[in-house]
Amino acid sequence: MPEDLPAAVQPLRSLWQRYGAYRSRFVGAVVASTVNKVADVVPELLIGAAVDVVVRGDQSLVGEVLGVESRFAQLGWLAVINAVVWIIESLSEYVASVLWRGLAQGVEHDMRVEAYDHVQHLDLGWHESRPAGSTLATLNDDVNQLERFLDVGAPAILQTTLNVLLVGAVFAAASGQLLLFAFLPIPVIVVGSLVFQRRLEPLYDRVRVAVADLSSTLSSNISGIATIKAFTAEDRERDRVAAVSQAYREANTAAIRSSAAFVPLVRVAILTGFTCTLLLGGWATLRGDLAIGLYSVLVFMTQRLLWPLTEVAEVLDLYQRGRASAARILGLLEVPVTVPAGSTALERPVRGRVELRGVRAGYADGPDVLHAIDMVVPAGETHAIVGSTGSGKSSLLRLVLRFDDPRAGTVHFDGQDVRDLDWDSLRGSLGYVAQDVFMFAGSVADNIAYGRPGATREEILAAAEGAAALDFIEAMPDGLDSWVGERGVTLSGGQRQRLALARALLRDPAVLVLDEATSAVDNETEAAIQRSLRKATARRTAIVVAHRLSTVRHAHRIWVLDAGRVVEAGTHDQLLEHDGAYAALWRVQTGELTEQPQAG
Ligand SMILES: Nc1ncnc2c1ncn2[C@@H]1O[C@H](COP(=O)(O)OP(=O)(O)OP(=O)(O)O)[C@@H](O)[C@H]1O
Repeated sequence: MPEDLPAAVQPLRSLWQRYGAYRSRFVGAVVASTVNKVADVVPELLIGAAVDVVVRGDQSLVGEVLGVESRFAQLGWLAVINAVVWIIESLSEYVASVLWRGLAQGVEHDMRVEAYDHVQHLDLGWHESRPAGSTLATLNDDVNQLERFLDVGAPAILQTTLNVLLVGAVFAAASGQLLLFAFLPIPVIVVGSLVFQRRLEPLYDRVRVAVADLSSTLSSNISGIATIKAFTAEDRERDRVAAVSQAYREANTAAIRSSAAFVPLVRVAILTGFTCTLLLGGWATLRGDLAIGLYSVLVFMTQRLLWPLTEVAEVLDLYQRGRASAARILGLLEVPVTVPAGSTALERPVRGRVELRGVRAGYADGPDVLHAIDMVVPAGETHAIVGSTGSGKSSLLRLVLRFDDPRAGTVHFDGQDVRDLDWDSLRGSLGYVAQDVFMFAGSVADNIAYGRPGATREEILAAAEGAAALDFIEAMPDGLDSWVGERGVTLSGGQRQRLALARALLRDPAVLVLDEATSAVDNETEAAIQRSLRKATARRTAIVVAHRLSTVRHAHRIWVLDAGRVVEAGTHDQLLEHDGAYAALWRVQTGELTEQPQAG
């Protein structure tokens, strides 16, 4: 089927084009393997030559070529040649394996880093639309699989091909009829391989889907271990993992069963070829049409030619998996970056004016979650965004950070459309604290300095103080050098938030973007943070999402969102006077409007 050809050929061809730097190493590896294979075949010829010496004496081929009469001397020469060939064979094998392995490791490394780098530039929406386990499976398993193919599969394909060619040449020189019989099995094996390859392809696709499923389930369960324990869901989760693992096992078993069925077929073909050489060659020798030495060479050669073909199934397996893996990695590399950086650099110093004009936004194919948003945050002012849960506050912040682009309208930063700005100008000017803050495994200092790796200890301490984090950091056993576990598990929610705030402040950004940055701290700590923040935001813009209205009552302007629309905007006093949604919310939070007395 010609239309199948490009898909079958493309991934490896693309690899060849993409990794041009490795071509000379590839050629070197092919040359070393070729030398090795030739040297590998020579001892068999030497066996024939030795038999020839013993049988024909001074008329032997060796005697004639070397001009040596004594059989003892002739055998001595053969031994010397054998030793030299052995040295060449050993050396070339060493060089070939070093080159193939180096090539495989090099491509593996480059590909993994390139794929990872591409993935981290893909927009958040892409990451949110697929399970992290599936991306991980490509970055890990597929890259490893490709390495195995380059390390083991590719040299095996080359060696089998060389084998066929070299042995074919010896047979062709000896007898056309024997060539025909010994090679008879090869087309059967090749056609069989192609048929099997077709059958295996969908089976390997199933294996892949199953393995991605398995790693997604495992990684999501390990992340959610506390929830599993809290809900005593261990047994249920074990069964779920067992089911996914079973699906993987079944997919693998189906693939292995098919590929293993290939070996008996190859064996029958080999038996036919070997029997033909043994019988027909023997009869020809008895009739005197074939030299005894040559007959013994051919019998050995048939073995050498045909037995490696039993591994064709395994090599095919590697090839098939390697090709599929290459296709997936290349597919990942081809996913377009839908939120690409612009090229305009902001004029310095950055002022920090943010403006949204007629913005409409939503996620993937879902409905709009923000409608006709017009909002101006002048440089240096603190603006708050409030509203009920799900009203679109975080979505709005995502647009300012340009995690997503709006469906309509524009977001401007210092008068420039954010789509035109380079990342350094835009995100480099923003200090962001997300709703669910993320800590990396490392020290407290590393985590605070994440956005400014070169910061001094004094600067880190100052930022920690600004986030009211100094007290608890100093109370930790190693202070700034205390270890923060993966995802910050060794810290309380409020501590994590304060470190995240310190991290944002250390960047000294023109605009602070805080998404419920103090929701997890107690009132007293919050008051301390507010005092620090008031200092920190005196000379910069701040956009603050908050549920606790007391934290934003001093904002220059408060925007009230409801179902993705701005329904009110003004200062705290103006909004209270207006007596709308904000005033109602305020009354609830300050206890002025308690429908029922609190129990207990
Ligand atoms: N990554 C996402 N993919 C799809 N839909 C999303 C995504 N994030 C948010 N939404 C949807 O967008 C709407 C607004 O969500 P958003 O997180 O902006 O609200 P919010 O006002 O910040 O809520 P909260 O106060 O609970 O944090 C919701 O309906 C939500 O389901």
